[in-house]
Amino acid sequence: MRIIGLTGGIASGKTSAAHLLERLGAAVIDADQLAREVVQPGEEALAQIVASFGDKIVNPDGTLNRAALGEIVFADPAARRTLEGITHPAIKQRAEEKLERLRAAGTSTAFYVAPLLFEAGITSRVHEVWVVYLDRETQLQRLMARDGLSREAALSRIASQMPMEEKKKLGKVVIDNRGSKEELEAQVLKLWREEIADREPERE
Ligand SMILES: CC(C)(COP(=O)(O)OP(=O)(O)OC[C@H]1O[C@@H](n2cnc3c(N)ncnc32)[C@H](O)[C@@H]1O)[C@@H](O)C(=O)NCCC(=O)NCCS
Ligand SMILES: Nc1ncnc2c1ncn2[C@@H]1O[C@H](COP(=O)(O)OP(=O)(O)OP(=O)(O)O)[C@@H](O)[C@H]1O
Repeated sequence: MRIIGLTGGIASGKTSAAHLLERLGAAVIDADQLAREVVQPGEEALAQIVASFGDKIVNPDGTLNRAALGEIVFADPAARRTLEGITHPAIKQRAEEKLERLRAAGTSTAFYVAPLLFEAGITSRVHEVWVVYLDRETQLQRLMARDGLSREAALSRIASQMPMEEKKKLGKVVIDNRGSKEELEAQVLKLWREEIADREPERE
């Protein structure tokens, strides 16, 4: 099974591109979604996070207070490494379970959508990397609009990741998401035809 890593910076448009690919019939595994699953109440990772960061990052209903934890980890690399040390192994395990199920189902191509594909050193798990790229200003605007973050909070999240200009150089394919959603859709459709559909092995 061919696994394509789909990455980019925060709010670059990975999820938007992944939804378009899913509509075209692609199998997609989203690391951010797995990251939410592994910190659900009752999960070992949540207990470890509470043990590391204290009750201030738990809501009264026992769920993770994502905003409180985000505030800590995006301002403090050491805290972020502690969190990733807890979440990344759990995310990796779930991703592998899902990939195994897709293999068993005879899937020929799967996308693994991960914001930290390069930062977490997991490019070895995929066969090729596609990068969703946009300029810093557009990235800031979209992130602030989507998450209701202040400019400084948005900048601290962006600063916690590898610069977009670097990621852009590392992608086999670069999806330029500086334009409209329609332009993104046209690029994804073209890539689907050229890189996936026309190369799909004949199903025996
Ligand atoms: C810090 C947390 C609680 C903030 O939650 P919040 O709901 O505000 O953001 P959300 O989870 O939707 O992530 C939004 C974006 O933040 C960025 N981001 C998330 N975690 C990290 C990280 N460790 N380092 C850099 N950027 C990150 C990604 O671009 C992600 O798409 C959450 O992001 C988290 O648990 N992160 C640790 C798990 C992780 O590393 N996820 C990335 C999977 S590859
Ligand atoms: N071409 C576009 N034009 C305008 N808005 C866009 C475009 N592409 C994505 N968006 C919007 O920008 C925001 C970020 O997009 P999206 O959530 O897909 O990014 P992401 O890379 O998945 O983010 P994250 O790293 O946080 O998971 C969303 O609100 C989305 O609707």
